[in-house]
Amino acid sequence: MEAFIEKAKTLIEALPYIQRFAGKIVVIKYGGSAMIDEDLKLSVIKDIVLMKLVGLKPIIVHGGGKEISYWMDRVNLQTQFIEGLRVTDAETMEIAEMILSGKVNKSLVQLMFQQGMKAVGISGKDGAMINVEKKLVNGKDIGFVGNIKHVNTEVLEVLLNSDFIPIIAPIGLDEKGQSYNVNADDAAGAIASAMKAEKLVFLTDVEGVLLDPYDQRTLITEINVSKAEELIQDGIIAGGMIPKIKCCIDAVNNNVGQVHILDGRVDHSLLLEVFTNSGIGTMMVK
Ligand SMILES: Nc1ncnc2c1ncn2[C@@H]1O[C@H](COP(=O)(O)OP(=O)(O)O)[C@@H](O)[C@H]1O
Ligand SMILES: CC(=O)N[C@@H](CCC(=O)OP(=O)(O)O)C(=O)O
Repeated sequence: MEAFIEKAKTLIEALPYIQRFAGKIVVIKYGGSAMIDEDLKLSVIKDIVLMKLVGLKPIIVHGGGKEISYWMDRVNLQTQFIEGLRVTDAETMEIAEMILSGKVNKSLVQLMFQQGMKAVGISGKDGAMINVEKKLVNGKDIGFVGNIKHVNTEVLEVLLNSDFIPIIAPIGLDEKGQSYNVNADDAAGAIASAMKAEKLVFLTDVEGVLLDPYDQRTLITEINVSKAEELIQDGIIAGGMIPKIKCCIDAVNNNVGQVHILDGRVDHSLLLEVFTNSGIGTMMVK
């Protein structure tokens, strides 16, 4: 009986959030660093299934950086990152596409299928969704790394209107049809803005933005654009957190209702964020 009362309380607490987000688009960026094992992946997928069942329109944009590095290592290729972006020569591009559009993307589609959900796994190449140009980092060419110029939302609209959950791998095309490796945070931010998403949630392997990356007690629960830029300048926000924060800034400046960074290693962090007032992780505000 107590367990039943607890469940009822949870449902009553969730109801206003369910009503508020019904029919709204929520973009979930599922980072490779939060895909630690199959149990955790299944737990994230179940949360997204629940969101869909209560009437939200989830879109998943996934990463898989760690998996790419693992396979690079297996074929004796060197991995190099500059400002959180992978230096991508032709061979690296080939591996990145195989891992992202193949292995990672289809494993998520498969988990959705096992939960009885209709998901379609595509990359930014499909339907000419993610159009890019070469990205330069401080004027430096780092290979086939794409800077998103435009997101063509047509294919996403078709999928959402037919009740599918889109699962997107971050690969784009330039105007000549060359493939580019796109940082998954950039892809999620650009897709959320283009789709005018109500919410953009980054699932990663830290609690949120930390003032001291080695001390989990220094979580910043709310951060504005100027503070975030200051922390990047000071080197407190570093590595893979840099593209994530830059995307959060672009998203809050471009139509996205709410932007959050959450710990994807914690069971049900997504549900806690979307359907309760627990306020976990870091929220980005203008
Ligand atoms: N100030 C900071 N707060 C939290 N994490 C930070 C910070 N600065 C750097 N990081 C790093 O950013 C990482 C998250 O980025 P990344 O590894 O690219 O994750 P994902 O695969 O989810 O995109 C964290 O694991 C952490 O090591
Ligand atoms: C250009 C660039 O860096 N692309 C990323 C794409 C995958 C990604 O972003 O994965 P996570 O979200 O797991 O980090 C990469 O090659 O690692």
